Amino acid sequence: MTSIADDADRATDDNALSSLLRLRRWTRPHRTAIIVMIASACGAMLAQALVPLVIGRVVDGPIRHHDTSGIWSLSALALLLGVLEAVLFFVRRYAMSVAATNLETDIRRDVFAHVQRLPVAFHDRWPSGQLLSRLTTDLSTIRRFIGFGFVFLIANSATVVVVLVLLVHINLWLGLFVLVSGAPLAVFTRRFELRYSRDARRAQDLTGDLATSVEESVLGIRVIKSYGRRPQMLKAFTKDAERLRGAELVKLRTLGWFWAVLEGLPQLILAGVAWGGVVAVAHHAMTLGQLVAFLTLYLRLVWPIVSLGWLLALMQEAASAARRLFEVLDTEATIVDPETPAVAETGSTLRFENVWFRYADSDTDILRGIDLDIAAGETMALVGAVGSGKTTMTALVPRLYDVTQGRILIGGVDIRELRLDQLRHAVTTAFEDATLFSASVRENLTLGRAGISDDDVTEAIDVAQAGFVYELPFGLDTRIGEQGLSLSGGQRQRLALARAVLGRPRVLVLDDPLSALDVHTESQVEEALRRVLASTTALVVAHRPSTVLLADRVALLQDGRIMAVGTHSELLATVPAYRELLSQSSELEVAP
Ligand SMILES: Nc1ncnc2c1ncn2[C@@H]1O[C@H](COP(=O)(O)OP(=O)(O)OP(=O)(O)O)[C@@H](O)[C@H]1O
Repeated sequence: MTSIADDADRATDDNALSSLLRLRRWTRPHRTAIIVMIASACGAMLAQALVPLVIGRVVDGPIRHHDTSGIWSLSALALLLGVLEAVLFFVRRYAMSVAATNLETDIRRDVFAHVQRLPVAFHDRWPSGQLLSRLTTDLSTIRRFIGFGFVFLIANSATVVVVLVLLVHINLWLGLFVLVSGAPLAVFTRRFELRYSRDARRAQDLTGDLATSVEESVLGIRVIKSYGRRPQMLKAFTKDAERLRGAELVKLRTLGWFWAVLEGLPQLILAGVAWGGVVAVAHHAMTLGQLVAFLTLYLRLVWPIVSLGWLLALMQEAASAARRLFEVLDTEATIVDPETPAVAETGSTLRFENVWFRYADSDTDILRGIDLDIAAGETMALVGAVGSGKTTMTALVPRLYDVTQGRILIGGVDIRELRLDQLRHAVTTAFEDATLFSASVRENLTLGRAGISDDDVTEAIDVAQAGFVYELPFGLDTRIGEQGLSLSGGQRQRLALARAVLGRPRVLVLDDPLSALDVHTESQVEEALRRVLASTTALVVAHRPSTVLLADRVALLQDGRIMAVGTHSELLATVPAYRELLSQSSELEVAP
């Protein structure tokens, strides 16, 4: 399987600046704090840059003329500049902590909201670790850049310009020498940026792959342990970790070369400046104080230049992180509210009308012209071979996927004409894998839905025969573990069922709701379910005759079409394919 990191070379040609500029909409509300950060950082740098000029004055004044009285005012000025720098440093840190963390939270909230809006088809394609790393490490990288890198790129660039102007002002020729000999850095920097951008992107993508690996092995720990797959998993993980290590090393090597040049070149220029300065002083072209000021000032230039290495690296990483975020944000939410929703939906019939469906990354139609009518209050069992598309059909009703062709109607209204909250209020679903969240039992049941009373909750628990929740240490307030792992499969399934029947939806879609129940509990749940199904329109995927018996009629799904519809006994008597399917179940004898 190719990972997203294998495509890392794409999308790195965009200019880093244009990727970062796309973050503007989140920086706007924090504009004042960002301006304060930049102003205080520039002010602190300027205060620092002025100190050498004061030192030059000390050399040419009090020291040269042996005038100790003159030293006080210049010392006070140097002290003032030092205090000013410290105060501005504090202001910058304060503004930064407020702006950068708020900004990170805002972006994180928006990306998360968008990920929630994206259709299930998006999540089928994207490994969860990639989303995880984008919402965590990538966002931290962006925060570090905006709160620190961006501010210092501006402050350091301003310092370089101010110091160069001052150097030229102190001595034209030495100043020009510094300027010209530093020029190759610009070309070198550009090459570094391009290369580092690609290296950073690859490392970030591999971090996402590694997160996916960790997540899968944690979620699948039971399978891994029981099949003794630990060595294989460790081997696969080590391979991923090695790939990431390799990518990080490539990144560091690029940075290392750049850094070596950034450190080395200023030292070479310094040697030239020192030599030229001594010659100039010897020929009275400049004073000793001017040379001291020039050299001290020049040394102030070294740090902004050297720091340029990691500031640009941080900028490239942030640009690449921004691109990765925008890959998610630019994905359009295709399943959305209609522009003009149907005003009110009344009936609770469910109708599939010539429904075709094909998964986005597939070239075969799973459903090929489904026609099925379920009357109000009727329960329709859906039976079909493994992989025939039963789950797919149930997923179309709450619009987890949209039909490729045809339409689905509830109460005579095309479900695409209903607002999504309207639709998902009318239709509830219990899937085969009963997903529970790390929250209390009550929260897991209501999922924050409004208008659910305690009586509704009690009734749903009763229907799903999930009375075991009252025995938990804190009853309905007991927090159940991640994915409900602290509960048994049957308990999880009963809770998922209770969640689906809560609030008496008009249409209930159940995907093999009794698959993880023991025979005794199953008959209890069936009994209770029968009561709910009596007043609800339901589509129930069934693998066993006992589930089929809950339904008024049965639809047989074969080759992507509904091949037969009728009561269980009718189909049993007249459709050999149906008899064959159910005969694979040992429970056939319970059927009439
Ligand atoms: N997200 C997906 N992307 C691509 N193909 C998929 C996806 N989900 C399911 N399929 C394919 O669609 C077909 C129908 O799958 P589906 O899960 O709907 O069958 P099913 O009848 O519910 O099977 P089962 O009885 O095993 O639950 C299968 O061939 C499956 O491989």
